[in-house]
Amino acid sequence: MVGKLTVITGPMYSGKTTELLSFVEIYNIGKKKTIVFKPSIDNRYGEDIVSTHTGFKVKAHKISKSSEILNHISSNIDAVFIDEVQFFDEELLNVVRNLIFKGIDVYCAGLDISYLEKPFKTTANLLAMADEVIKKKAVCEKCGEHRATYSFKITQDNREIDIGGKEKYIALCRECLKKIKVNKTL
Ligand SMILES: Nc1ncnc2c1ncn2[C@@H]1O[C@H](COP(=O)(O)OP(=O)(O)O)[C@@H](O)[C@H]1O
Ligand SMILES: Cc1cn([C@H]2C[C@H](O)[C@@H](COP(=O)(O)O)O2)c(=O)[nH]c1=O
Ligand SMILES: [Zn+2]
Repeated sequence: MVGKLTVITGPMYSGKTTELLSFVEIYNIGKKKTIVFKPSIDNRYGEDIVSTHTGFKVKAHKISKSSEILNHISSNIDAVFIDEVQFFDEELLNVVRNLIFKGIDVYCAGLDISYLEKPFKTTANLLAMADEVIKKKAVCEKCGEHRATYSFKITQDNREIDIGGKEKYIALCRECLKKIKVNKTL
């Protein structure tokens, strides 16, 4: 038996973590054994917790290197859930391949592109290997349409990796991003 890989991607606030945790619930209702991982760099909601922007939380293992995931996998695990995959090293692809060949279903959630509109390599690699891709959209915080595919940085900090939420990023659609870039003002 082999497992399958599902990747949930899109901009910030598009519901990636909500969708990931809804899959955790589905497996748990079916009395399947699940395990959740997050990167240690993301300390927004506490050490060992994955949380949605609405505050729904589940316990998670905090990982600083992709290969550490394998140390937590026992023979009875049915499904593995990994949030914020954009922050993991590229070895995650091999780790995930190893898991699905063992018969474990894997669900990954993460940003497709940074605020610089550059693809995150680890997410891009996982998308290439996925059996199923769920591409989410957020509500554009400029025009109010449910078509935002960009995370736009509203601070002057130009680091590509910069943990945060609404105080740093808003979701925008392409139309509104274009207007902002042309007019050079929010
Ligand atoms: N611009 C937005 N568009 C859609 N949802 C938003 C927006 N801003 C805040 N939210 C809230 O964020 C929730 C999604 O949070 P979450 O699943 O953590 O998203 P993600 O993991 O993609 O950042 C939505 O259910 C909604 O309550
Ligand atoms: C766009 C963008 C985001 N980040 C950070 C900001 C947050 O800590 C996470 C994304 O969280 P979410 O669950 O998808 O809302 O990533 C970043 O470091 N760099 C970026 O370009
Ligand atoms: Zn818009």
